[in-house]
Amino acid sequence: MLIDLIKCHGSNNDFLLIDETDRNYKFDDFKRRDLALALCDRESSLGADGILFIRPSRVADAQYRIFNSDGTEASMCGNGLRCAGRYVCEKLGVDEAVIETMKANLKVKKHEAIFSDIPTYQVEISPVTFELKDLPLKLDQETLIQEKIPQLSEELTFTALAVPNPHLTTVVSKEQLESDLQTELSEKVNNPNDLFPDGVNVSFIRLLEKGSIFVKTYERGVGYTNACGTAMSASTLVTCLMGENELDQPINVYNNGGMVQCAVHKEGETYTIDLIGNATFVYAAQIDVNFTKEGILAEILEQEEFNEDTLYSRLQEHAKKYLSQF
Ligand SMILES: N[C@@H](CCC[C@H](N)C(=O)O)C(=O)O
Repeated sequence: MLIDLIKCHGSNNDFLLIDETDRNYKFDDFKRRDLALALCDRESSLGADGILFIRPSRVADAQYRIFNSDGTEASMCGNGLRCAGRYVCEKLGVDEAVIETMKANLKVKKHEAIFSDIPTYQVEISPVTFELKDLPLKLDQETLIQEKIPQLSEELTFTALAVPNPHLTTVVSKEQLESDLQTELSEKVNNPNDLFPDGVNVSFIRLLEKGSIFVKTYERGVGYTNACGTAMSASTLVTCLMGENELDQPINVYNNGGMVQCAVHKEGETYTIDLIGNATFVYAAQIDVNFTKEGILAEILEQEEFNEDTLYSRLQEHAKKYLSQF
């Protein structure tokens, strides 16, 4: 079967975007899982952190679903939503759209370039909840905000939140960030364990200066990625709760793949977050996929470059230079 796809990234968190809207691919969820496992494999000719499936929606301009590279489906993906948002807006010839995700219909809109002329999109990250049952995190309390989890670490203080995919965040020092702590902790909570039955995205946050943070994330279902949009959004909110950053202000969030901006808003008791950053298209390809008993065999038939990555590398250089001060 022939499949058309776009390789894209947000902060070098990379995806294969497959539009099911106009094509009769007839994928069921087993096929979507198998495609994620096969095509995201870094040893294969494609490789990615996940697949974004664009689908028709009855309630929004389009629906999108995100499958992690291990074949599990996530409720949301912020970097992926910027790419999906750009794809849908360009396809419909509009600057704003609403995308149906697993738990909410979210606004996406074209934004002025965050750096040079890089295609930039702003997406809504919502709903946000601190209730442990929503992650889920099995502790005998309702929320966990700036508290220790002795079963996990004697030294770190955590905040747990769902945006709506689950995140465990902690503010760390440079030494803690460069240590093995994050790997040990992330592997513990993403293998069968009593605390996080569904696993969790684990972020280490470094406060750089007012208005700037660095976030490194071990993603559930993937492992370390260059960046995780929902994690950067969740982490920015945590730094606002701690009084380190201000509500309604764009905060620069540096990551191993570049930089985005996040702005946290509060209305009553409800938080929403704007995630603003690149939506870079790398290449369009047509692949020939064979579903066999032994697994999926995929071959790239055609590949056309978008040539957007040269421009994006300028943002990466800028981020690297900025980070070298800390
Ligand atoms: N990279 C994403 C999040 C992808 C889903 C995550 N691995 C999960 O399972 O929750 C992002 O940019 O938000």
